[in-house]
Amino acid sequence: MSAFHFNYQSRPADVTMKLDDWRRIARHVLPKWRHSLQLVFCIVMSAALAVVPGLMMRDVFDQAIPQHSLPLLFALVGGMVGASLAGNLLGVWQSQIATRLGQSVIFDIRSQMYARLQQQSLRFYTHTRSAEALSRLQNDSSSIQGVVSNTLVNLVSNSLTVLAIALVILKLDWRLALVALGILPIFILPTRKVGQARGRIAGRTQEQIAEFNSYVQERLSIGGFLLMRLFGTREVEQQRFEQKAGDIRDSVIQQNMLGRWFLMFITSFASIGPALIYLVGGWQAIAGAISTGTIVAFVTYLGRLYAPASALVNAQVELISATALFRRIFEYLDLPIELPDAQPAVAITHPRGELRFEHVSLAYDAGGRKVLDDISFELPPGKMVALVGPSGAGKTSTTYLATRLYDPSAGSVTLDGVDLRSIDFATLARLTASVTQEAIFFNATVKDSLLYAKPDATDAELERACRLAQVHEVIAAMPQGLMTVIGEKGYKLSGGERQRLALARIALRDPKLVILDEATSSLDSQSESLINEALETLLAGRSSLVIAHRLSTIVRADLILVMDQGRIVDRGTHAELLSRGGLYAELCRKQFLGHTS
Ligand SMILES: Nc1ncnc2c1ncn2[C@@H]1O[C@H](COP(=O)(O)OP(=O)(O)OP(=O)(O)O)[C@@H](O)[C@H]1O
Repeated sequence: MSAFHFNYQSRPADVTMKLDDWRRIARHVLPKWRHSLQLVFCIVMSAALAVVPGLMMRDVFDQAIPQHSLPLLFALVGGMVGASLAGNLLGVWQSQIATRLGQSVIFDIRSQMYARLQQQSLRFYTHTRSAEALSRLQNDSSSIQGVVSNTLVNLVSNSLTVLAIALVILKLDWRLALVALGILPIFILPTRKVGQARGRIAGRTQEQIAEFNSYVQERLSIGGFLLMRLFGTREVEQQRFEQKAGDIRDSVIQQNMLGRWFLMFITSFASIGPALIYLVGGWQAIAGAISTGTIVAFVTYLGRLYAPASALVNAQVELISATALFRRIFEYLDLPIELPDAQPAVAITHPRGELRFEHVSLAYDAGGRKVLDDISFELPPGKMVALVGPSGAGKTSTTYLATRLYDPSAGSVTLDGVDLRSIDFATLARLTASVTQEAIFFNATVKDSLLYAKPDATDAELERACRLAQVHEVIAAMPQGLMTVIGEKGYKLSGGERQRLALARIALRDPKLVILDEATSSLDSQSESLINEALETLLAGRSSLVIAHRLSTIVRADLILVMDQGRIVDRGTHAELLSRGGLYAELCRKQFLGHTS
C-alpha cells in the first residue's frame, strides 16, 4: 500500500521565523559570495561614513570657531560634504548589488520551484489548482526578491549604523548617550506584535491573490467562457469576481494602514529625542560639563540614529510579514516527490513493447478505497488488449499505471520485463505513447506542436507523420500551412482534426506501446473513418492497450479484459466472451452495438 500522505492543501499557520528558515535563506544568499562580499563592504563603509559628519561638526563648534581658523573650517565642512557624497555614491552601488543579489536569489528559487513542480505526480495536479502554483512561482517569489534586496540589506546596514553611532556617542558623553539610547526601546518593543499582525494579513492576502488568480484563470479560458455563456451565469460570476477582488482590496488596505499608523507612532517619538538632548545637554553646558560642539554633534547623531533605528524596526516588521511568503515558497520547494525517477535506471536495450500487470492494486488515497484490485494480465509484443467495462470500473486507472502516472499500491507493472519504477521517465516516454480522448495541445503552431514529440524532425518526417495520420491535406489547405497557430488547446481545429494531429505527433515518436482511450464522442462518419485508418497504420506492429468504445476495435483485440468495480471479471476474445453471456454480452448489447463503424 502506498504510504503517500502529503496534504497538498496544507497552509503554513505559524508566522514566526525559525532558525531553520534563516538557515535556508542564508543557503540561497551565501553561494553568491561575490555579491555578498561587495555588499558587506558597502554596508561597513556606509556605517563608518555615517559617524564622520557628527565628529566634524563638533570640531567646527569646539575648534574652528573658537580658534577663528578659516582653513580648519573649510577642511571640516569639505570633509562633511565629502563624507556624505561618498556615502550617497556607496548607496547607489549598494542598491545595484542588492538588486542583483535579490534577482539571482529569486531566479534560483524560481527554477528550483519549477523543477520541483515538474517532478510532481498527476496526484499533485489533481489536488492543486494550477493558479495556486502560478501564484507562488510569480507573486510570492517576487515579493521575496524585495525582502532580499531591500529588507535584509537594510536590516544589516542599519544595525551597523546604529551600532557605530551608539559607540561614538557613548564615547562623546555617556550621560547624553544614555538619554538618546534610552528612548530606543520604545521603538523596538511594539514591533513584534505589529509585525506578526502584518505577517498574518500578508499570508492571507497572498492566499486571496492565489484564489483570485485561480478563479480568473478558470473563468477566462475557453471552457470557463462556454460554461458561463451556456448556463447564463454572467451576473453570478461578476458578483463572485467582485467578492474575491474586494477581499484582496480590503486586506491590502488593512495591511498598509497597520504599517502606516505604526510609522506615525515611531516618527512622533523620534522628535522627542532632540528636544531631550537640548534640555539635558543645555543643562550640562550651563554647568560647564560639556561643550556646545558636543550638543550639536549629538543632535546630528540623533538624526542619523533614529532614522536607521526606525528603518530597522520597520525592516523587522517587513521581515516578520515576509515569513508567511517564505513559508509558502519553502512549502513548494519541499514538496515530496511521490514518483521519483529511477535511480539507477535499468536500460532497455531491445524494446519490444511487452506489458505485464502482476497482482496490481491501486488506491488513490492512502488507506482509501481500492479502485483496482488484483489486476493481472499480459500484453505480448505487437498485440492488442482491450479494456471494457461500465463507467468507473477502473479502465482509465489501469492505463495510468501503464504509463507510470501513478505507482501501484501493490503488485508490479513491467515493460519488457523491467518494473516501470526502474525505467527512467525519459525512456518510458520514448517507448510508450498515450492517445487521450481529448487531445492536449499548447497554443502554438502546427509545426511546433508536432516538434514537441521530436524536436529534430525534418520537414519530410513531419509530412510523413501527417500523411500517416490523415491530417496532411487539412494542414496543407490552411493559409499558413504548418505555421498556422492552432489556438488555445487546439480549439481552432475541429475535434477530428485535433485527434488526427495528436496521432501524427505520436507517429513521430515511434513508440513500442500505444495506450489509447478511444473517443466516445461521435464524430461524423468521414472523420471517424479517417481516424480509424490513421490508427490502423499507427498501431500496426506495436503493442496497444485500448479503452475500447467501438465494436470494430474490440473485435480486432487479441484479448479483451472485462472490468467491473476495479476487478477483471472475465477475459477472452470477443467470440469467447459473447458465447459465455454475462456482463460482456450485456455491455456489448447496450454499449457497442449502437456504435458499429
Ligand atoms: N484522481 C482520482 N482520485 C480519486 N479517485 C479517482 C481518481 N480518478 C478516478 N478515481 C475513481 O476511481 C474509480 C475508477 O475510475 P476510472 O476513471 O479508472 O474508471 P473508468 O473505468 O475509466 O470509467 P469511465 O469509463 O467512466 O471513464 C472511479 O470510482 C473514480 O471515481
